[in-house]
Amino acid sequence: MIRAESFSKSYEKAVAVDDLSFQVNAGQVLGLVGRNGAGKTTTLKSIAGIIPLSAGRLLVDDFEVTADPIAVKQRSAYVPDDPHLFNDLTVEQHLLFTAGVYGIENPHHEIDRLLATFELLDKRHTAASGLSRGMKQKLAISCALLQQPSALLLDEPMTGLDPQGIRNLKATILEQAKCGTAIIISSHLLAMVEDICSDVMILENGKRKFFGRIEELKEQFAGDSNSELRTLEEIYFATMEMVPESDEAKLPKAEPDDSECGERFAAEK
Ligand SMILES: Nc1ncnc2c1ncn2[C@@H]1O[C@H](COP(=O)(O)OP(=O)(O)OP(=O)(O)O)[C@@H](O)[C@H]1O
Repeated sequence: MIRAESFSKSYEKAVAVDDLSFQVNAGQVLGLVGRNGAGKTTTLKSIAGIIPLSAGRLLVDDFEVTADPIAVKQRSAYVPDDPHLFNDLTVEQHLLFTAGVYGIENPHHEIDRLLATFELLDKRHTAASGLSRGMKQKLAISCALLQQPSALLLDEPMTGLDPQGIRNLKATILEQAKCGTAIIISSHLLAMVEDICSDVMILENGKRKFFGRIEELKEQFAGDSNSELRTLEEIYFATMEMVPESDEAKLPKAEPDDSECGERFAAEK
C-alpha cells in the first residue's frame, strides 16, 4: 500500500507538488499522468525516499518515509526513466548484487525467469556498458522486480523498449499487481495507461486534477454533454483544456484558400 497525506515538495522557491493526497492499495495499478513538469517524478522519488519531502506524510505499508526510511526502501522499488547502472558489472552481477542488498534468498531461479521474460538470457555476462538503451531499461526493471517490492514505482517504464518488451512488461506489471504489489506508473502514453492501469491521477502544477478509477473518469465524461469523449486520451485533453477558450479566440481563423498552404498549393498549380 502506498499513501500520500497532504504531501508537498518544494525545490528552493518552486513548489513542485502541492498538498497531494491519494492511496494505492495492494493490487492496484495507478497511472500518473500530466504535462512535463507536473510533479510526477518528484512524487515517485519522494515516495521511494530518494529526495526529502517538504510537508505531509508518505507511507509504504504503513511505514512513513521520513520516520522509517530504511523500512520504506526495503519495501519499495523505483525505476527512473534513465536507469542508473554500474557500467562494469554484468547483467547477472547486477541481479545478484540486488538480491544480496535486499536479502533475497536463492535468487537464481527468479533471475533466470526475469532474464527470459525480458529477453536478456544471451546478455547474462555482458557488462552494462555494452547494453543498448532498451536493454538497460529491461535490466533496471528486472532488478526492481527481483526485490519483490510492496510498492513498485515506474517512471516512463516503456521508454526504449521494443514492441515485444512492451508487451512482456505490460503482462509482468499485471502479474505483479495480482500478487499484491501496489504499482504507480508515470507515463505520457495514455493508451498504455488505459490498457493496464486500474486507476489514474492527473496532476497539474503539482496539484491533483483527478484521482480515481479510470472507469469512473469515463463515466463522469459520458454522463455530461461531452459524450463523444471515449478514450483516456480524449478525456485527458478535455480535462486539461489544452487551449483555453480565451486563447482559442486569439488564434487566426484563416479560410483554407487564405492559408499559407492554400497559397502555396495555388502557386504550385
Ligand atoms: N532537482 C530539481 N531542482 C529544482 N527544481 C526541480 C528539480 N527537479 C524538478 N524540479 C521542478 O519541479 C517541477 C516538477 O518536476 P518533475 O520532474 O517532478 O515533473 P514531471 O511531471 O516528472 O515532468 P516530466 O513529464 O517532464 O518528466 C518542475 O517545475 C521542475 O522544474
